[in-house]
Amino acid sequence: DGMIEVFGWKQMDFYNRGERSPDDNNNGGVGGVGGGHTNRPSTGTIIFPDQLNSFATSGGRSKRATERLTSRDEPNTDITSRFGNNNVNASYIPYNNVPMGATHYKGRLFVTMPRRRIGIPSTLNYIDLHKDGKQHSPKLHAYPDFETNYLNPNFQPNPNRIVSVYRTTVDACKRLWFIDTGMLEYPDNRVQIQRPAIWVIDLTNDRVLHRYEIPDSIVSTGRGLASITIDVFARECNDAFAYIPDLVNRQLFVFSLKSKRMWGFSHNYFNFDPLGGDLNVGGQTFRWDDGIFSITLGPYATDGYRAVYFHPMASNTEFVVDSSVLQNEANAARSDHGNDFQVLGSRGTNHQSTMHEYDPQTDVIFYAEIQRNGVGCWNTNKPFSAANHGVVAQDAQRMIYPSDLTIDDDGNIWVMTNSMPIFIYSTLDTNIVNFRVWRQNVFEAAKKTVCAPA
Ligand SMILES: O=C(O)c1cc2cc(O)c(O)cc2[nH]1
Repeated sequence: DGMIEVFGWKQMDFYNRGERSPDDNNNGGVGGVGGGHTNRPSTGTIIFPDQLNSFATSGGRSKRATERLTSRDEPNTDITSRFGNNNVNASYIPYNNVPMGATHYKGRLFVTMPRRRIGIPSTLNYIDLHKDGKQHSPKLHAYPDFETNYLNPNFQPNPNRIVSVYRTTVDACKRLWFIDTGMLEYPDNRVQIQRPAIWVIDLTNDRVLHRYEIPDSIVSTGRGLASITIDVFARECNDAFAYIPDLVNRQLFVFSLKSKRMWGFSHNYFNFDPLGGDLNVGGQTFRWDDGIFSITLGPYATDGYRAVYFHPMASNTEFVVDSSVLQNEANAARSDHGNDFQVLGSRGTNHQSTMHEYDPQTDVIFYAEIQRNGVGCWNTNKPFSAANHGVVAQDAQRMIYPSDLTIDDDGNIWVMTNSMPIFIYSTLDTNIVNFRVWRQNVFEAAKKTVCAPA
């Protein structure tokens, strides 16, 4: 029965746009100035490379705009909003706020805003569904608070602050996990403010439980750490494993909460498919080479381990490995993984997927599919094949670029569609709805599709 539109925004807005920024001058309290899209305190200027500034003044599109592009090229390096605000120190530039992730837990919908442009007041946010759930375009609250999300204009590192988050997940122990990339991914000007870090927040009291800085021996920067999946048994919360796909370096990282150790696997199956990178989304034609992107977990087997499903984004193929392989750090050092990593098969042509998730009630994996502007599915009790890949929802106007798909404890699928390719390669029309959140119960979603449980 398709997906139900829950929220829609022309542009995102916040309860705290950064007007009252925390005072970094150790004067205590909340300093800063009041009113409008004010400048940040003049304690430092934001550094931009010359070409960005020249582009801003020239106002033209970069020469590259006509050449084929990859996800690494972002011709619209227009650092200033086309709509009014040309102050690079502005804390809130509406046009630049493109939401990426959506995760629901007990009345709060966590929405991420990765810092890929200037003017983003907070990168980790939530919508209070009890208070604001009836609005069509609710404002965002910073999570866990504005201070933790504050970006110091001097780009000073601060372990108590979050720089940029792509997606979040909630585990079986009521904890929110995410990766702070520590990086401002401004076009042609990536700035690594601080080490990328794995954060764990207790959702029963909003207190930070862990912040694990990812060592340089694992990754040099936080680029490409865009999602995280947690493997934990509810009764053994400290014995949790986090699986982290790196879409840029094409590695699968494993973090053990118990041992606080991290290791990484390399495998050809993490690479993008050269025949799967030509994309046409929202009227934009481009070529991306994003590798392993999303990881989801099947049910526990009798040995206490489970299937770990994964796929690169620029690909139509699904793969699987057993969690027992990933949890053994010694395996990461192997030059040959034998047959441990397996090909499941192809979902069909133009079935490139960002995020997917397994639902334990229906045994169905649901896929966010960017070329089909919608949601697909596969019932894991059936052979993996294009014929057994179903269509849950499709809408070429309203579901452009599903950037996240998550399933909550109540068996509801949540999808964010954010029109991202239009933002990157063209210009969003701020007079129409560009961002939407969708919801559907897993049984309703699978009904009338080839994925329907027997
Ligand atoms: O979440 C995504 O879609 C995403 C994150 C990310 C980071 C990055 O450095 C890229 O080059 C692409 C990209 N896509």
